[in-house]
Amino acid sequence: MDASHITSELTRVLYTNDQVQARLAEIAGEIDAEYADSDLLLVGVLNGAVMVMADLSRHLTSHVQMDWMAISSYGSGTQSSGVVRILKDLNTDIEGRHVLVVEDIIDTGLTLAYLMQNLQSRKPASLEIMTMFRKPEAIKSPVDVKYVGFDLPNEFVVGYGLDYAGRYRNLTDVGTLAPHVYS
Ligand SMILES: O=P(O)(O)OC[C@H]1O[C@H](OP(=O)(O)OP(=O)(O)O)[C@H](O)[C@@H]1O
Ligand SMILES: Nc1nc2[nH]cnc2c(=O)[nH]1
Repeated sequence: MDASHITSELTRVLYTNDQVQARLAEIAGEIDAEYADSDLLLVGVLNGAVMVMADLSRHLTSHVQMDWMAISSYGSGTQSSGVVRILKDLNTDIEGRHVLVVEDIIDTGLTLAYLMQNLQSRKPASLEIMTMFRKPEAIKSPVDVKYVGFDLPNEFVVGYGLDYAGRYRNLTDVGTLAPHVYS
């Protein structure tokens, strides 16, 4: 059984897994074309980007490498703390590499503003961002995002890697939580 049995805990499904996969296939086509002559390194931001990384990379037809960073910007609640810390750094030296950062969601843009500045200082040949979801605040952020899956309304969502207090990441659809879950 997959995780779809917990779909009843969502008030509203915003994107189904089928919609997510279809959009990822489109984006993968763009990435394949853009990086046809490059040795691309995908950098996933733990924990949320695990699902996007796994699915996006398998929609790609070109060879890619993968590495991971863990960055903390949120506690167990639903608001940004504004505090960004590296919990796990890359294993790869990215100097001279073509790097695509893979995120599940951009909300305030605080996490990526910090991360991009940090990664840029390591002198990659190119540095771009792919995010599955983007919230309205993020559009005001100075961080330039090359590939966006879907724009979301300004609501707290879970599923497809996105958690509430550590749960719901394995929900295949993405949606808003039912009120009884918060209480
Ligand atoms: O644009 P921002 O407002 O900075 O928010 C975006 C960040 O928040 C989420 O991570 P979170 O800190 O919740 O960790 P997680 O990936 O382990 O769930 C998400 O994966 C982004 O990294
Ligand atoms: N789970 C989850 N994490 C986030 N981080 C920033 N925005 C969100 C959101 O809507 N849901």
